[in-house]
Amino acid sequence: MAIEVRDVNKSFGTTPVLREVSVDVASGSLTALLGPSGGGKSTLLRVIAGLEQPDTGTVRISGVDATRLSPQRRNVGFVFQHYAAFKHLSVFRNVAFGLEIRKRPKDEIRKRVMELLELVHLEKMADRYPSQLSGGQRQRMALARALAVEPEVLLLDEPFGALDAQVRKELRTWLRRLHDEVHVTTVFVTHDQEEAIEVADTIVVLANGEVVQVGSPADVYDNPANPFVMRFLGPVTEIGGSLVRPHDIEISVDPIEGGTPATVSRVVRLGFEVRVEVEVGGQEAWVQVTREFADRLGLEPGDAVVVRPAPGARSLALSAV
Ligand SMILES: Nc1ncnc2c1ncn2[C@@H]1O[C@H](COP(=O)(O)OP(=O)(O)OP(=O)(O)O)[C@@H](O)[C@H]1O
Repeated sequence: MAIEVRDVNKSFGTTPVLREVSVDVASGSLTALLGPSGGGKSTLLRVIAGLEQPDTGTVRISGVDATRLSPQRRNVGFVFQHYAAFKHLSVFRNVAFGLEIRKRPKDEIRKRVMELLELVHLEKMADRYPSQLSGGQRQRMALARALAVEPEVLLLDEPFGALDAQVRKELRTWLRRLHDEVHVTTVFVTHDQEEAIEVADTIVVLANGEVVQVGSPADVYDNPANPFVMRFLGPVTEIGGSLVRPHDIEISVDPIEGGTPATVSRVVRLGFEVRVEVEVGGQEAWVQVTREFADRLGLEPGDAVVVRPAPGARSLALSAV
């Protein structure tokens, strides 16, 4: 294991922020800490980095008890949402910084920095200053700088959080590819479930300072531990006292076994997908179908239909909570 967090508790004043948190991060993995705002993600990342001390519990990095080590001695690299670059230094010198203070030979520094700039696709920007880069380019520079000193672990706190949606999407794909090339154990914080699902091999869901579930994106999406995780990971709707994914509901104008009568209240076309809103048992629910399917059924508000969870659909009974 690259990182082993055991029974970590952390309070700020009298407010517990991490409660009995234990997490294993496999060497070479790309792990997302995912959860709602205030759930403790950043605090956990800072505890791993050594920027916060846990009240109780331990952090091991590459088998070494790092709980009391300073951040500098943990061999971790980090990148934050608002990365503070050295404004008066070129991109090249920003990336070279950690190597220069380690007094590495000039040739070696030059070679390594140029390799890294190529890796993050900034080789043509080496002589620019941070103010001459876009937000996305600055975050890529920050990653190159964090990687320069060959950390055992890379910690990213909402690295793309401050960027617009389009750039965020591009950088997600880019981060995944970068990780496939470099394989450095990486933990990143996000509150965006799509980002976690798309980028990570493992998702740790954190809410109210507790680890709620750990698994692959498919695991957490398909087998959520509880209704909270199910709601957080993707769209849900409620039929017959159960929480179901809207694409896991069958809708028909003819009777189907186990179907519940419902009335179409609205049909919303969202490109390829169509969202059919229905009233079922006095409650609003919705069903996600393809455009082609919706056209075939020709659904209109007021139509009588039947709905049921598709055979094999994942559902969680709400009464059990
Ligand atoms: N230095 C601090 N002093 C006091 N309270 C803090 C401190 N840092 C964090 N907190 C509190 O701890 C809780 C968890 O914060 P944390 O930043 O870890 O959550 P998060 O899941 O990363 O949320 P976000 O996505 O909003 O950053 C919050 O209620 C926050 O206000």
